[in-house]
Amino acid sequence: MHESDYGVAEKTAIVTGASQGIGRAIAETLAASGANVAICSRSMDRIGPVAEGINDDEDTGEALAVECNVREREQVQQLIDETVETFGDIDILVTNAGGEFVAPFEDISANGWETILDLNLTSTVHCAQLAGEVMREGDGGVIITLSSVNGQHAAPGESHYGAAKAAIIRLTETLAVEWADDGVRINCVAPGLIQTPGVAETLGIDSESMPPREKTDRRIGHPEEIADVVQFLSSPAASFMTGETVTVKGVPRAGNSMSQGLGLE
Ligand SMILES: CCCCCCCCC/C=C/C(=O)SCCNC(=O)CCNC(=O)[C@H](O)C(C)(C)COP(=O)(O)OP(=O)(O)OC[C@H]1O[C@@H](n2cnc3c(N)ncnc32)[C@H](O)[C@@H]1OP(=O)(O)O
Ligand SMILES: NC(=O)C1=CN([C@@H]2O[C@H](COP(=O)(O)OP(=O)(O)OC[C@H]3O[C@@H](n4cnc5c(N)ncnc54)[C@H](OP(=O)(O)O)[C@@H]3O)[C@@H](O)[C@H]2O)C=CC1
Repeated sequence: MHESDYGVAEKTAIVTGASQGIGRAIAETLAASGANVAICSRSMDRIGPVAEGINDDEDTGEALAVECNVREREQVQQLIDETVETFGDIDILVTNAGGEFVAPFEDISANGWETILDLNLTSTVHCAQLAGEVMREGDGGVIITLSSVNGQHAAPGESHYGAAKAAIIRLTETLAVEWADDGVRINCVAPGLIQTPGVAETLGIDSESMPPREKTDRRIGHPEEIADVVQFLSSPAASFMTGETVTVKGVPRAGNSMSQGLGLE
C-alpha cells in the first residue's frame, strides 16, 4: 500500500527572513520535522534567538543563524557558503524575505520602486541563482518562492509590490522548465492576508488588532498555515509538482465582496 511521505528529516533548508512572521514559522516547522535549517535576517540580534529556540529543542533539526541582507548578492553568497560548510549541502531553499510599503503609484519615487523590486524580486534572483548552483551541481533540490495574492490581483497602493510578486510567479515557472533536467523542482506560494508583525507595521496597527475580521471577506491566516504548505511542497509528496503557484488565502465569506484581492474593505 502507498504511504505518503511528507518528510524533510535530515534535509538542509535555507529560509530567508526568518526572524519573525511567516519565515520564522517555516523555519520552525521544517526543523520540527527534522530538517537542519540555515536562517537569516538583517540582524543577528533578531535571528540569533530564533536559532537558539530551535537548538534548545533536542527533538528538532539544527539551526544556523546568519546575518544576511538578501538585497546584497555577496551576503547571499556568504549565506550559501556557510550553509554548505555547516551542513554539507542545500536541499531546500525558501525565498521568504520580502516587504513593502503601501503608496499610490504617483507617490513612489525611483528609489522607492527600486527598493521594493530589489527586496522582493532581485533578492529571489540572487538566492535562486546562488543556491541553485549548489543544487544543480549536486543531486538537485527544491526551491519555494513567496509571491502574494497581490501578485495575482490588482490592489490600490500595491503597484511596485504587485509587479515584483507577479514577476516571481513567472520566474518560478521559467526556472521549473530550465532546471527540470537538473533535478530542481521550484514552486511558489501566494499567501492571502496573514497575521504577522510585518503586516501590522505596514498597516500601522498593533499586530494583535489586525483588520477586524468582520471587515474582511475571509478570515486572516496564521503563519503556520503557510508553513504547512511549504512543508508539503518541500517533501517527496510533491514530487510531481513544479512551476506551480499555490494560493493560500482561506475561504470567502458568503455575502462579502472580494475586495481588491486582499479581502480588505
Ligand atoms: C489599504 C489596505 C492595504 C493593505 C495592504 C496589506 C499588505 C498585505 C500584504 C503584505 C505584504 C507584506 O510584504 S507584509 C510584510 C511587510 N512588512 C514590511 O515591509 C516591514 C515594514 N516596511 C519596511 O521596512 C520599509 O517600508 C521598506 C521600504 C520595505 C524597507 O525599508 P528600507 O529601510 O530598505 O527603505 P527606506 O530607505 O526607508 O526607503 C526606501 C525608499 O522608499 C520610500 N518609501 C518608504 N516608505 C514609503 C511610503 N510609505 N510611501 C512612499 N515612499 C516610501 C522612501 O522614501 C525611499 O525613497 P526616497 O525617499 O526616494 O529615497
Ligand atoms: N503577511 C502577509 O499577509 C503576506 C506576506 N507575504 C510575503 O511573505 C513573506 C513574509 O512576510 P511576513 O512574514 O508578513 O513579513 P515580516 O515583515 O513580518 O517579516 C519579514 C522578515 O524578513 C526579514 N527581512 C526583511 N528584509 C530583509 C532583507 N533585506 N534581508 C534579509 N531578511 C530580511 C525580516 O527580518 P529582519 O527585520 O530581522 O531583517 C523578517 O524576518 C514576504 O515575502 C511577504 O511579501 C505575501 C502575502 C501576504
